[in-house]
Parts: sequence; C-alpha cells; structure tokens
Amino acid sequence: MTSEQDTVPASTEPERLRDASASQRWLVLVLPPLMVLMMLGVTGLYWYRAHNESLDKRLRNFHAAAEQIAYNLRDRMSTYEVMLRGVQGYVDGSERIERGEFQSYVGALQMQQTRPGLQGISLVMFVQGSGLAAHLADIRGRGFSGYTVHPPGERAQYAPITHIEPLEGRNLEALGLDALTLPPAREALERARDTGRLALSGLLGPLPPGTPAQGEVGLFLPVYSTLLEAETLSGRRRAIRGWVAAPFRVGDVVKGLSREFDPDIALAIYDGEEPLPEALLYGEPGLQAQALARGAVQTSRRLEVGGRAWTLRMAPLPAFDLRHEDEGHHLVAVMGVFISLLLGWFAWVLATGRERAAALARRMTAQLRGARDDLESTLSAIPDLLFELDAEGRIHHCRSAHMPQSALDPTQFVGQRLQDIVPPGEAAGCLQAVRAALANGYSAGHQYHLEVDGQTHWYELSIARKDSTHPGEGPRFVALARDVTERQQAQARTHQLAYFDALTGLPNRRMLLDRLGLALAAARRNGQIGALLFVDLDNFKQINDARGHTLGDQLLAEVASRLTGLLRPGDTVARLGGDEFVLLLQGIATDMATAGRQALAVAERVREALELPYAIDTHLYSSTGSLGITLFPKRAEGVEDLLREADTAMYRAKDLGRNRIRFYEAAMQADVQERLALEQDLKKAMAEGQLAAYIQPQVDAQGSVVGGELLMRWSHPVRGSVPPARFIPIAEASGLILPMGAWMIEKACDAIAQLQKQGKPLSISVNVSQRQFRQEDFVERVRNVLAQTGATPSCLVLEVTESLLIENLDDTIARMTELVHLGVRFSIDDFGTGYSSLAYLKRLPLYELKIDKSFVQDTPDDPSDTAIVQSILSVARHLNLRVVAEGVETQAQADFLAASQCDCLQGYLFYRPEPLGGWLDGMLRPARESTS
Ligand SMILES: Nc1nc2c(ncn2[C@@H]2O[C@H](COP(=O)(O)O[C@H]3[C@@H](O)[C@H](n4cnc5c(=O)[nH]c(N)nc54)O[C@@H]3COP(=O)(O)O)[C@@H](O)[C@H]2O)c(=O)[nH]1
Repeated sequence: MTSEQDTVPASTEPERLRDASASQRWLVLVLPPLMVLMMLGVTGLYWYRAHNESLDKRLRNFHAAAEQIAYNLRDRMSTYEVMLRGVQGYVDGSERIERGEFQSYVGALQMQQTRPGLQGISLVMFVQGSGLAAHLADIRGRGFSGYTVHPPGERAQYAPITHIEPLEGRNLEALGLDALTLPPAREALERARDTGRLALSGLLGPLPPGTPAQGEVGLFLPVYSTLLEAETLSGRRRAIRGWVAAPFRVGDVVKGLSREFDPDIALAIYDGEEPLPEALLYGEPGLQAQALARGAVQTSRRLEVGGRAWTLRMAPLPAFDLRHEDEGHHLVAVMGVFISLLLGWFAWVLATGRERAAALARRMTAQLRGARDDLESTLSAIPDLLFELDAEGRIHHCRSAHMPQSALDPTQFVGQRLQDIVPPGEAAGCLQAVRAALANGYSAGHQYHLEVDGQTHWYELSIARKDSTHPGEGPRFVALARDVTERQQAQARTHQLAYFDALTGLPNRRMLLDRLGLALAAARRNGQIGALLFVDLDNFKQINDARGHTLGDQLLAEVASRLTGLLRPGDTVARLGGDEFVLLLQGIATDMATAGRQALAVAERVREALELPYAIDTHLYSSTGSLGITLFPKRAEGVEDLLREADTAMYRAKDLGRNRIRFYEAAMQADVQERLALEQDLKKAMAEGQLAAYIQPQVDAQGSVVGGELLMRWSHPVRGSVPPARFIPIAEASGLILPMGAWMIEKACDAIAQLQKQGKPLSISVNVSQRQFRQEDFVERVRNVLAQTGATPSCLVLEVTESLLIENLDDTIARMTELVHLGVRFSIDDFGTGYSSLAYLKRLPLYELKIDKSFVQDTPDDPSDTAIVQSILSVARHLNLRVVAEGVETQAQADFLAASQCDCLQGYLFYRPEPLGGWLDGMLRPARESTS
C-alpha cells in the first residue's frame, strides 16, 4: 500500500483546480435539469392522478344522477300502474259504472297532486259492431244525449272511451273516441287484452311542433267479464269487456319529477330500444349531437313499462361539468412547475456560483483595467497640473502630462505644503478654496498667479473633496490647476480696449461714467463733495492739422501725462476722445464753498500745467486748455448730467477767451471769484494795517464788566467794513488765519497785561480757529506770547468750537491739557449748536461754556429754547463750568438769564464790539488819572 501510494504522483494545485472545475461543469450541466425534470415528473404524476380522479368523480356523479332519473321515472310509472290496477279492480267489481260514481272515484285519487303528469283516467268499452246501437242508446240514456262514437263508420269492433275524468279540456274531445282507430292504442289494447297485463302504447299522436318533444302515450289494463275465461288467450279475447286507461304526456311526467332530477343533466326519452328521431317521446332532438360535439359523456338506460321498452339518453350539461370541475390540482400543478423551475434555477445558481463569481471577477477586473486605462488616457490628455492635497495644504501626489519643459518639475512639490511653494497671499487664497471644497464638496474658479521663469502665470483651481477610505484619516482633495494665463491676458486686453483709451492709456468715457457713478453714490452717502473738471485743449486742432496726427498724438499723450501727474490717488483723469479730458476729484470738502475753492485750485494747477511748452521731436509747441467745473452732489443729477454741466462750463471758459476756468454754477463762479479777490485783498490788508482788534465786554448778573471777547474787524479801502463771517473763512481756507490769529492772541495778552498792571484782572477771550489750534507749534507760540507780554495766563480764554474739539479728540485733549498747564483757560463757543455731549465734555479741561446767541434770542418766550438754555446751565453747573450767554439784546433775556444763575452776559444790550484801544483807554483812564 505504502509503495503504491509513493508511486502515485501527487496532483498539483492547477490540476486539482482543473479537476474541480470539470466536475463543476458536469454538475452545472446535469444537476439543475435533472432536478427540474424530476420535479416536473412528480408534478405531472400528481396532476394526472388528480385530474383522473376528478374526471372519475364527475363520471360517477353523472351516472348516479342518470340512475336517479331512470329510477324516478320507473317509480312514477309504477305508481301509474298501481293506480290503474285500482281502477281496474273498481271496474271489475261493478256491473255498470255511472259517470258520477266514476268521477267521485277518480276525484278521490287526487291525481294532480299524487300523480302529476297524468292527463286523466278513462274507461274504454269493447263493443262488437252489432252492439254499437245498443251501446249508443245505453250511454245516451245515462245522460250523454250527444254521445257518439268517433271516428264514425261501420267497423267490426269498437273501443270507444265512455268515461274520462277529469272531463274537461281536451278530455272532452276524447269522449266517444274509438281507441281501436288509433294504431298505437289498438296495439296496446290488443296486447293488454291478450296478455291480461298492463300495456303501454306507442306515440298516440304526431308530436306537436317545437321542442322539446311532448309525446303522448297511454297505459291500458284490460277488464274481463269473467276472470275464469281469462285464463287462456281465446278466453281473454272472448271475455274482454273493456280497458281502464291512463293517457299521459311524457314531458308532463318528467316535469312532475323535475325536483328529483339533477337539473344539469339533459334527458331524452325514446320509444323502443333505439334512440331514433321518430321515436322521440321527450327531450331535445339534438341532445346526442350536442353532447358529442362537446365531447361529453353520454349514458343510456333502458326502462320497461307496460311491456314496452323506453330508451333514456342522458348527457351532462356544461353546468354539470362546471359544477364538478375541481381546479385545485391545476393550481397545485402550476405551483409544482414553478417550484421545479425555481429549484432548478437555485441548483444552477449554487452549482455555477463559483464559476460565475470567477467570471464576474474577471469581468470586473477587465472593466477596472479598462477604466484605469481610460482614466490614464484622460489624465494624459489633461494639460493641467493635477495634485492631491490634504486640508492643511500638504501635497501628496502630483502629476502633469504636459507641463512645459521650462516650468518647474511638479513632482518636487510632493510632501511640501502650499504655503512653502507659493507666496503667502496666493497660498491663503488657495487654502480658502480648499476650505470651500471641504464645506461644499467642490470649489472652482479661484485664480492665483505665480512667477514662473520670470513670467507671470495665472492658474485657475478646481478642487473636489475626496473622502478618505481609511478610518481616522482626514479628507483629501483632488485639485486641478489650469494655466489660464492666455485667458487672463485676453480678458485684460478686452478690458483695456473696452475701458481705456488706446492712445493715452487713460480711462475712456465708459470707465469715467462708471467711476463717476460710484463717486456720486459715495458723495451722497458720506456728504463729501466731489468735482468734475472738463478740459479741452484750445489750439489742438491747428497743431494736429498743421503738424500731422503723429505729432498730435504725441501732444495728447504728453497732456495725459501732465494731467495724471497732478492728481491725488483715488482721483481719475480720463480721455473722452480728441482733445477732451475729464478729471474726477472725490471727497475734496464737506461744504460747497470749500469744495469750489479746492476744485478751482486744482483747475488752476491744470491750466498752468497745460500752458507750459511741449517739447516734441526737438521742437517746442505751445498749447493751453479751457476748463469747466461742476460740483456734486447737488440735487438728483445723474452722471450724464454732470458731464454735460462740466462741458457747458468749459464752453463758457472758451467763450471768455480760452485758457480760462469757469464753474457751471453761476453763484459758485461769483463766490469763488469773490473769495479769490478777498483772499488777495486780505493778504494786503495785514500788511497795510486794515485789520483791527475790537472787544465786546462781558458783564456779570449785576452788569459789572468782568471781561470781554476780542473780535477782528477789517476795514477795506474800497469795500468798507468786511464782516468777520465773510473774511474769517477765507482766511482759514487760505491759511492767512495763522498770522491773523496769532496777532489777535498777542493783542489779547497785551490787553490783559495792561489791565493787570492797573490791578484789573479781567479775562479776555480770543477766537481760535481750527487751523490755528492744529498748528504744530501753537502751544509754544501761546507760551511765548504770554512770556513776552507777561499776561496772567488764567485771564486768557481761548474760544474753540465744538467741531474743533471733536475732531481728533485725543490730540485735542493733549494739546488743551498742555495749554491748561500753562494756566490758559478754554471756552466752548456757540455751545448747543453742535454735539453737546456730556461724555466728551467731561474729558475736556474746560473753563467755560458760551450759550449760542441763537438760543438766547428767543428766551424767555420760546419754551424749547428756554429749556435748552436751562439745560445748558444745568450741565455747566454739574461740570462746574462758567457760563457766558452771548447775543443778549433785551432786558427780558438778561433778567431770565440772571434768574437762571447765568454767570456772565454778552450782547448789544450791554455793549457793542468797540475798538480794543479805545476800550482799554476807557478801562485804564480812571486808574491813570488817579495815579497822575
Ligand atoms: N477765528 C476768529 N474768529 C473771529 C475773530 N473775530 C471774529 N470772529 C468770528 O467771526 C464770527 C462773526 O463775528 P462778529 O461779526 O464779530 O460777530 C460777533 C459779535 O459781534 C456778535 N454779537 C455780539 N453780541 C451780539 C448781539 O447782541 N446780537 C447779535 N446779533 N450779534 C452779537 O456775535 C459774534 C460773536 O460771536 P462768537 O465769537 O461766537 O462769540 C464769529 O463767529 C466770531 O467768532 C477772530 O479774531 N478770530
């Protein structure tokens, strides 16, 4: 054994697999069909048996029903015979039968109830031909005077019906009928006579038309005159006295039995042994043919009645078949077939499972390989840089099928973070796109640029989130970076062509209108005034025509360059076409007057720049420009309106002789011109001593002078006295306020010093403008003046406005604090017209509040102004500040303010502003006089 085992080579694994797969194939081929066939066989056998049983059962039921019909018919005939024998006995025992007696007898039988189908019971007398007359006389003598034997005629023998009950209907016609004249009746009469037994006749008359047949027959029993003689045939023939008869219709009999018959069985009754059509007594003539046509079974029964045979033919009607249909086995068979096929399929699935799994694996592998190859081809066809990175921006894979040779090798990025590769700003943008992909699954459209080989390259990112298949590992992202440099450049070129002038590179009309729209909206929003300056070269056409377009273009380019050089960042210079340029200045002031002045200043610089000579191709050319200005926003004007206004103003400038500047707004034009003129005059006014210091004294509640406010006055040689409200803003805007303000502080300190020398420490207030206060060395200047004059600082009160204080509050506080440390005091001028907030008041080192005259004027009559004044006084008390009410003109105002505990009053009621020198003289005179 051992040696044998050693000599048998061990089968290799592939061989075993081959063997296994061969047996597998055998199983696949044989097992499933075998199982199906077996199951189908079992199902077929079951069905065959069940079907046959069903047919047998139906057949049995049919034969039982047929038997039942035959039995019932036979039984009914027997009852007829029994009844007829009763009548026979009755007649045998009677010499003579009267009609009434017979009627009573038959009536007692209750034929209709007990023997349905019988037409009646009759007596048939045998009459020799010679005895006919006596017979007629006898019957007529019994009350039937119209009695006669029919059919008429002389015959050797007669068998007339002499009694019949019930005597009604067709039975009346039968009375007197000679039964021997009817052959079937004669045959039955003679058979009954000769045998002494019950005799059934054949069909007594022709069948009535229509179906089913309703054949009429009769049962006959002989009655003999003496029974002794009836022992023999000849004796019976001699002794025959008559017959008792029972005619009936076969159909009526069947009908009477219908409740005992199966209604779903068709019945036909034939007279005789054969089912001949002419012998049909009852039933459908075509029953047999119909049954044959349906393939239904048929059966016959023989019935012997009264020495005669009837043939009963029976066949089941369709309803009978239906009634006995048993379809359960069909359903079971169908189920069996289904289960067989199912089992076969299941066996096939089991048997082929491994093979199919292998086939599926092969197919899937092939598909995967195909998909991989497709993907590889697709990736190779994508010209973009593809990389996979994580949420932190670290690159894990990178590939690019068509990266230019000159570009960086993408594989060097693997392992690095975006932040290490691209500049911080670009990296932040890319990481934001990664975060968007993390949130939404996908992000596209983010663009960034890189410097590659000294050139700017634009890339567009498309990033898709790739959920990790490894548990615990964060999501990865597949990013595609497409080089969109050419698209960017094309877009930039398109944008440049659409929005910029090709010759000068300046924004064109379209871009200007865009920016003007934005500037207008911003100006309406933030209350900043802007200006639009329309520039047209005065003699460009002549130069262009005379020197050619090339030179004209060069001139325009130079103009563009000069205009651009004049603008602040945020402003726009545009070329509308030809020699027309527009400057858009934004946020130049918060009020129209200042804005007008600023716009005019810019326009003036533009005008001056344009009139400088142009050096082109070693030649010098001269040109000037006319400028139109409009300011915005005004009302509801649009961008086109503004452009038209500036254009109109420019034409006005040209009309005035070119190289001019005009405002679109006539009032603005006048105002600006006036201001320019005043500004020029103000410069001279200082030098020529036209400015003077006035003082308006301030009194306490008792009317005693406690100080005064210095006010500047300008006595113009031509215009006369120019109000401060007119020249102070011009001085502020032009910067002239700085020397003027300094001069006023000197005057105040000098006055304080003089007064204090005389022992009158009156306080003198001086208005300090915004520009003056913001002066770098303002504190130093005040300190110097105080030092130079020797004035007591606490007598110097600097009046500043609320708006000055609010702007740059911290710096303001610091500067005020420095001055307060010098001993100088601060007063808020025009208090109540501005912010009037307790919050900032508390932070400021203040000494005094001056209630604006606009509130004072309506006190004490106007309740709201009165309330405002009282609340200002209350706030001041709370903050421990002195209060001066200015513009006091009436005694009522003074009384009210005194009653309200206002510290100090200033107004025309007490004093008008007067020259400082004169006032000082007045204040110092009593002292001087007393000292002299
Ligand atoms: N920065 C400087 N501002 C100055 C200087 N001098 C004057 N001003 C400012 O000019 C504005 C107008 O001043 P003025 O025309 O002098 O008017 C002052 C008074 O004359 C006027 N006033 C005084 N009492 C009454 C009165 O009873 N009725 C009435 N209708 N007017 C009266 O009030 C002005 C004083 O105002 P205020 O300074 O607010 O106290 C004015 O704003 C001056 O500030 C200067 O040297 N530097």
